[in-house]
Order: sequence, then C-alpha cells, then structure tokens
Amino acid sequence: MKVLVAFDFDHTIIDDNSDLYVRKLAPDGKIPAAISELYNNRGWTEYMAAIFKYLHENQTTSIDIEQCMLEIPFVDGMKELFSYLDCDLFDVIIVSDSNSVFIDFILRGAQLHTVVHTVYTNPAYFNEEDCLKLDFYHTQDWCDLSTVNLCKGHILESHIKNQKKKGILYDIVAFVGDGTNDLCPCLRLKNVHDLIFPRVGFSLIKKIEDPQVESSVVGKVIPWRSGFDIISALKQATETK
Ligand SMILES: Cc1ncc(COP(=O)(O)O)c(C=O)c1O
Ligand SMILES: [Mg+2]
Repeated sequence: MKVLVAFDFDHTIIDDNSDLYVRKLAPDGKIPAAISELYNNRGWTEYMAAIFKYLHENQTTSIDIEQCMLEIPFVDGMKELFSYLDCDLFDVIIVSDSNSVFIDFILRGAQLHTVVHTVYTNPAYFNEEDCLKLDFYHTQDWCDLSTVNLCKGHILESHIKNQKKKGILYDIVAFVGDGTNDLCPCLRLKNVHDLIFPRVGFSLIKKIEDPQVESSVVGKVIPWRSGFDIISALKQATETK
C-alpha cells in the first residue's frame, strides 16, 4: 500500500503566511503603497518580487531573511505528523504558492526536509548582490481557481502521473490545506478513498461546504485543527483500507 500526502505550506505546515511575515523586515515594518498596489488575488509573485527588492535596498540580508523565517511557529502537531509520515507507506510532497527559499529555510531549520519527496513552488534564489529573486512556477491559463503562476491541481495530477510512469501507484491521495488556492487540488481527487483535509476556521473549508461546490467533491472531507487530527485520520484510513 502506498499513500501520497500533499501539503500546502502557509497556514498549513507553518502557522502564518511566510510571504506576509517577511514584511516585518521592512523599515518600520511598512511596505510602500506603490508596492502594495501590485498585490493581486490572481497572483502575488510580482508583489513579492518587489518586496524582496525593497528589502534588499534597505540592507536586509539573506541571513536576516533566514532568521525571520525560522521564527515562524509550526502548526500544532505538524512536526509529529511529519515524523509519523517518515516511512515507506507514505510519500510526502508540498505544493505552495510561497517560494523555494523560504520553504527550504524552514524545512531544514526543523530537520524536516528529508521527509519531503518534492517541493513544488515558485523558484527563488539570492543573486550575487544577496537580493532574493523570484520566478513563476509556471504560467497557466486553464484554471480559474488558481493563481496565474501556480495551479496546485495540475501539479498534483502531474506528480501522480509521473510516479505512475515509475511504477508507483497511490492507493490513497490526501491533500492538506487551508486556503482558496487549495480548492483546485481537492476537486481533482477522484477516488472515494482519497482524503481532503481543510483546516477549520480558514477559507478552504467554506469553499468546500458551499452547496455549489460540495456536489463535485468526491474525496472524504476531514476538517482538522492540528497535525494530531491528521495522524488519527491517516491511521484509520490506512488500517481500514
Ligand atoms: C502573498 C501570499 N503568499 C502566499 C499565499 C499562500 O501560499 P500557500 O500556497 O503556501 O498557502 C497567499 C495566499 O493568499 C498570499 O496572499
Ligand atoms: Mg495556505
């Protein structure tokens, strides 16, 4: 038996939004209006790239950014969940609209990087001047539920297809998330044994419970508050299947 557990990152693994958290490094913690205006619900990569440029212009270093990321708390029970998932039964991936540098700092800081098979996110790097640079994961025009730079559902399906080509078939696929941008992958889970984990009190659960959406949900919906809830549900699902 093999189970794929796909995670969102911000407000799912960590208990904050890494992109919004980093703004505290700006002078007085404030971002100029001209940069704030770049924020768009259909994609925030350009907004974040402008913030990183602004931080660099104000002498923020890669070390400052790393330290800032390491302050962000994990969601209760997430570290325990990752320890539970660290075995052959599970493959763990992350699909996030944050960026590769932030996720790498945080996973390595907690020694969790070895548990994660692949991180799908916007590629980022520090250039020779130590300014954080950011790019789109991909450019998409097929999904209205997703941002223009990252369709989590497409990424999840591609991962499953690529694994199948290597002979790895998943008996259960689980998606753990919190936000509006996590609805697309949840709707692509087409097996009744698949598991949808929307975080209680966040926007994904409201979307899933919307009567117009609910009828297209096939996987079993398990609202969660902590990583411990997810451990219990996965134990039950893998023992009973
Ligand atoms: C600026 C910004 N970054 C990241 C995210 C979400 O990232 P993730 O896909 O890791 O939850 C959001 C969600 O609205 C956002 O506004
Ligand atoms: Mg999120």
